[in-house]
Amino acid sequence: ACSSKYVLSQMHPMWQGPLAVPGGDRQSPIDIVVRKSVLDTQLKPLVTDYDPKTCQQIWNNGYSFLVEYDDTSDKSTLKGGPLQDKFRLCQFHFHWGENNAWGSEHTLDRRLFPAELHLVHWNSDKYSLFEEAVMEENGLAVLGVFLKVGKRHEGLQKLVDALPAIRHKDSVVEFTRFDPACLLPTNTDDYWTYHGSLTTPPLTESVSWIIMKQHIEVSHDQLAVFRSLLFTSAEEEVQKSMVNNFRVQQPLRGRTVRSSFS
Ligand SMILES: NS(=O)(=O)c1ccc(C(=O)NCc2ccc(F)cc2)cc1
Ligand SMILES: [Zn+2]
Repeated sequence: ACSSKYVLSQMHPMWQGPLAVPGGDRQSPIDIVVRKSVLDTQLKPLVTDYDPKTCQQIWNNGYSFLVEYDDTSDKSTLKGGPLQDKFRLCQFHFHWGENNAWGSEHTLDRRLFPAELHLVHWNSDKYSLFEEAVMEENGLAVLGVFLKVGKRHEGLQKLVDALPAIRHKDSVVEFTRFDPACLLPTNTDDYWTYHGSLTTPPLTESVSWIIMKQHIEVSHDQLAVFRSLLFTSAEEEVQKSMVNNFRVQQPLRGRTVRSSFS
């Protein structure tokens, strides 16, 4: 899948560094100023077509935990919305805080959410590998969904139950038949979209971001299990809780955020 070669050597938990990015004028995440977003009537509804049989494994990469999908064929795809091409799902992961006050990467009018889901896809109409697409302007599409604390999310529980097995960095377990569509809000027609970057190194500016207006709810206890994960591997003497794995917000640099709704 797309991120098994996830290189984290240059990254540590509190990585928020001023890592210079060549011509970094479309970095992510950003604050979405709702009243400054521009309605684009050309934006289509999103079309997701995910096959749970392509789910392969769940692992702790030392920054978040990733659920990885077999992206060797167009079995789990995203199209429509702002996208001209078909994009293949390769993984999804989350960002969260040490408490429920913060944790998301994007914000809505500066409003922070306790966590944010990212479903990562790459343009399989134009490229043949994630690693290729990640270097290209139109290479990636990431669906962002805000999480709020409330009722227990039944679909998420299967994933939460697998986390204790991957507490430490670089631990992997088999994880199959998980339909990521269960993590999407009921309304996927209302979203904001803008051109940005990966929010972790190499920060490449190859992402069409699609941020859902409607959040999903997870329980306090489910989020607490996210926080029981560790940044550190089993060998390290000092264990560090995997929390606050989000990047600080980046300047808009004149970009326009479009909305699919008014
Ligand atoms: N938070 S986010 O959704 O913006 C995000 C999504 C994917 C990746 C990733 O795959 N990195 C590893 C990577 C990057 C480039 C490569 F060429 C190979 C692996 C990083 C951040
Ligand atoms: Zn992410």
